[in-house]
Amino acid sequence: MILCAQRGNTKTLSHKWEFPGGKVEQGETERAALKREIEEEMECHIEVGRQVDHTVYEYDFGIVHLTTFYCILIEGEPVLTEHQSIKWLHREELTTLDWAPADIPAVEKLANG
Ligand SMILES: Nc1nc2c([nH]c(=O)n2[C@H]2C[C@H](O)[C@@H](COP(=O)(O)OP(=O)(O)OP(=O)(O)O)O2)c(=O)[nH]1
Repeated sequence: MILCAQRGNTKTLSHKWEFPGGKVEQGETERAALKREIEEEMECHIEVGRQVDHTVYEYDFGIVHLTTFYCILIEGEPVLTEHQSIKWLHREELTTLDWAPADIPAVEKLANG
């Protein structure tokens, strides 16, 4: 199943759903950034696997370069800290959520297997 997270109402893209993650810091690989963000934000440990997709989306607040990876939960359980809610969904259920626009291509790839 796939972990989906809903953004809070104090943020840009309020109430939109996204894949947990965050911004890559200087000198960091994308995979290391994802592992770090999940440890910080969800208080659990993951193994980052193969890339699902890469998209570039221009929002009114800026351009987001979004890379999405398959991950496996290896220790702990995701905890709700920064998000409004989190949900585990089967890939076929992903399209029922209101996703951030940058995520739509990745969601469609996952939904279509
Ligand atoms: N983590 C994550 N961010 C996403 C996704 N789709 C998408 O458009 N974004 C956007 C939201 C943010 O503008 C940016 C990620 O930055 P972030 O994780 O630090 O989010 P944030 O809102 O806390 O950052 P900020 O407002 O402080 O800039 O990418 C997604 O699936 N996952």
